[in-house]
Amino acid sequence: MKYYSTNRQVPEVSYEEAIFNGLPDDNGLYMPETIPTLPADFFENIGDMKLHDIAYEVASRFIGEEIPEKELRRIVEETLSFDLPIVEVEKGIYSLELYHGPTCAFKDVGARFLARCLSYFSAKEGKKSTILVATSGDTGAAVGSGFYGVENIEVIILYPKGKISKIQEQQLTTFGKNIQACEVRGTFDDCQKMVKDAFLNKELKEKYNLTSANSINMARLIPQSFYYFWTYAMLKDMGDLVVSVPSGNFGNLTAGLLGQKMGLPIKQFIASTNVNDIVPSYLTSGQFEPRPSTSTISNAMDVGNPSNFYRMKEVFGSSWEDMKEGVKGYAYDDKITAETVADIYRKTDYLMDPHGAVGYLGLKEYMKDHPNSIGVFLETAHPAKFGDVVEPIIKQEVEMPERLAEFARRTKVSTEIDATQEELKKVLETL
Ligand SMILES: Cc1ncc(COP(=O)(O)O)c(C=O)c1O
Ligand SMILES: N[C@@H](CCOP(=O)(O)O)C(=O)O
Repeated sequence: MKYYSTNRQVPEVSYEEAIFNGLPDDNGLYMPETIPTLPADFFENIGDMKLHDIAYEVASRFIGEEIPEKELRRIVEETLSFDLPIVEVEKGIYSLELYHGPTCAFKDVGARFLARCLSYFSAKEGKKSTILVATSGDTGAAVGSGFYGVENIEVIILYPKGKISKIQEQQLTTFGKNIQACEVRGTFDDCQKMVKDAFLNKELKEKYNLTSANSINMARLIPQSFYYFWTYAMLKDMGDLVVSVPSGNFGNLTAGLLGQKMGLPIKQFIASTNVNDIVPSYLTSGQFEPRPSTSTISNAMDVGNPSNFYRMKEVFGSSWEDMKEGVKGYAYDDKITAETVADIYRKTDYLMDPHGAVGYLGLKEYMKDHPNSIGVFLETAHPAKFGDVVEPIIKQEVEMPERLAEFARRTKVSTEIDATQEELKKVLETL
């Protein structure tokens, strides 16, 4: 499979080149030259298939011969070494819990797959790389965990100072070894811009062999589609599936749309956001207007310039009319998000994190007019990651999984920097 840039100013590249480049030199985003489709009998039999086999079938269509079957099966199995439970919260409303991995957020799936693909190619060719990653809270930890101790790879995590939860900060800043954290005086969008600017600086890119572990990297996106197939496999006999994705940078939703293009029968996707509603506004107005982000209690979705928007545009052939049919968008403020966490916990005993609650709200809104659908919202992080927000809402302590508590006991190490290329260069020089 070849990958092209959405800006179409650079030649197509292989999967290996796409994942090492991260970002094409023309500042576009890589997309597969064609979105592969899966045959009808795959969907007929999917209910009897194992998660690893489903994931392998999907991944192999994007990667082709570049990773041999045996290796790709190993990568998929190691990536998905934890459960993806689907829990009925109310009649016909399901939560797809994506937080059972090592860092308690859905990012574990993408980060573990990317780490293993890069390691496969690095080991073959002895390549050294530096991973630059911008995070609004969860990606950083998942990438740190995925690459911890991996030979030939250095990781630099950029996160916005004072804008992530306490336990998220503990996770990012306490790995040590080949994982370094930088606390940036700015927003997530500033961090993302620093990463993108570094990629566009040829000298820096070549000197440090920079690559990206954000969802701008195709190897993050492909595995994020696995769990949409899994959801269909589990619920396919129940009715028309609608899926609500709590969104910020829109990598997760784009992965779902890729799955749908491959033939996955999901009837409707819903983009649910906090007040950083750049995409829901676009769906209403046809104008894409990035703006500085606002801090919210669903902090990992505080994104003012969602990078995967341009991939979504490609999926819909740049047609606003088609995108607003294919994706319904809703946005919610912190007040209703907090009330929903409390209300659903009181009524059903199910505790959502603030991101999942935004997803739940979008799903319920859509289902008012489509009551016979089967609704799924993505529960993208464990509520204990946002204990500082969730505990006052439910007036109760949230039990912390041991793998999170372990991070809480460690000592934070980070370098505080301004949101400039000069500061980032100084950090790179220490490698
Ligand atoms: C918990 C959580 N939910 C939702 C999102 C939004 O996902 P995406 O950026 O893929 O839209 C993020 C961050 O990416 C997150 O960490
Ligand atoms: N919400 C993310 C932001 C980065 O997203 P990515 O999926 O584009 O890497 C985070 O938690 O860091």
